[in-house]
Amino acid sequence: MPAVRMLQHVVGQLLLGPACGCRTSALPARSLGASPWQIPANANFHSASFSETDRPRVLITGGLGQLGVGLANFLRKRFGKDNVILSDIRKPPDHIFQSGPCIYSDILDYKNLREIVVNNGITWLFHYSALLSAVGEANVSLAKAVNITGLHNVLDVAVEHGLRLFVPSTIGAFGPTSPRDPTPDLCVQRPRTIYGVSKVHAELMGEYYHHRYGLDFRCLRYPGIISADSQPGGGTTDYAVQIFHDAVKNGKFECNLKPSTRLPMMYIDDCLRATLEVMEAPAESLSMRTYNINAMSFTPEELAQEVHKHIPEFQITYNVDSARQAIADGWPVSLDDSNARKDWKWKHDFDLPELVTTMLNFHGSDTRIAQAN
Ligand SMILES: NC(=O)C1=CN([C@@H]2O[C@H](COP(=O)(O)OP(=O)(O)OC[C@H]3O[C@@H](n4cnc5c(N)ncnc54)[C@H](O)[C@@H]3O)[C@@H](O)[C@H]2O)C=CC1
Ligand SMILES: CC(=O)[C@H](N)C(=O)O
Repeated sequence: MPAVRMLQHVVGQLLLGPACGCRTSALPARSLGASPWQIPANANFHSASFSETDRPRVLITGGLGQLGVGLANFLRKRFGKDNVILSDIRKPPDHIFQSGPCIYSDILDYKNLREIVVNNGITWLFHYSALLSAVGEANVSLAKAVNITGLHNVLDVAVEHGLRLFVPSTIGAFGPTSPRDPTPDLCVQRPRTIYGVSKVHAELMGEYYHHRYGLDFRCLRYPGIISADSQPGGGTTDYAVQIFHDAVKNGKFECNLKPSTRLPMMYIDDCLRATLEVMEAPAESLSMRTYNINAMSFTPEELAQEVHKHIPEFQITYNVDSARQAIADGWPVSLDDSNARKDWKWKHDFDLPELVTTMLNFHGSDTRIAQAN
């Protein structure tokens, strides 16, 4: 037996003990080969290793996309500015660079990722790097690399260093053969995009690492997220963000989905709060590791009608993108999130009217409801 494999075998055997019960705490081969000295004695359940009063040291991957900067701001209010590190392969604009720690990290570079975790004493990792549904279909090989190989790196680093790991999944993890209205947590998942396939893979790998190695993996299936101060990164639900920019700037919007396409959506404040709530939930309250979360569902037509109440001259036209429409047609209409509501008391705050008022206020529109309403 070659020396490295023999070492892995010996360390693996040492870690397999009767106290482990049905869990096996031997770590993945890469972890053992890389740093056997860092394997905690209580590798069964890593999250138990820091007390409730400790502030986590947080790393966000892919943090310069639509959601990451908002997440960093939110977590910094809770845990302190210097305890939350944003990372991405992109160069941050000045105001983000000035607002707190922000570093380069390519999730495809395993050693770089490990170095960041070690050097900064990271305890929680939010893994946001991904190629979304529409851009993923346009570049399948890059989506495979970032969404699958990158995830493997993150999982291995997380288990090796006992991190609590959050990976967002999506409504895109379901497909045309899933029940669509509402879509339960556990049902057929046969998505037809590389994005969806990679997210089902992430859900299953995270849950597997949880059961096999005790990784404290937590995952939410996000609806389409609507944010005011950040641009979406190439998804099918992007229209529901762009409509506000165009309504305020030009008074009109050309939508790339059909008027009747109903999809689950959520305002970013609800999304970020749900993310922190599930990360802070006591492990014993979680009956599962991947939860649906739901807020509202609407069609482009209904969204336009709501915008119209604030901007009476607003006009919407349709120029359907067949690739995006095909993706949307296979996605849920709404998610059944009763498990999240029961286990960790999830509750959304924003429905369609509050969403539209908030978005238009942010964009500086005069949001007086039209007299005619
Ligand atoms: N925005 C939404 O509506 C939804 C988002 N999600 C999930 O939430 C997460 C964040 O989403 P967004 O911020 O919208 O995505 P985004 O597409 O706006 O940002 C993704 C970021 O990943 C970075 N990235 C790409 N390759 C990388 C690499 N090799 N190493 C490190 N970073 C890399 C990109 O530079 C980008 O800043 C994703 O995992 C996405 O699947 C899930 C459902 C809905
Ligand atoms: C719902 C998502 O995951 C994302 N916004 C996309 O449309 O790809």
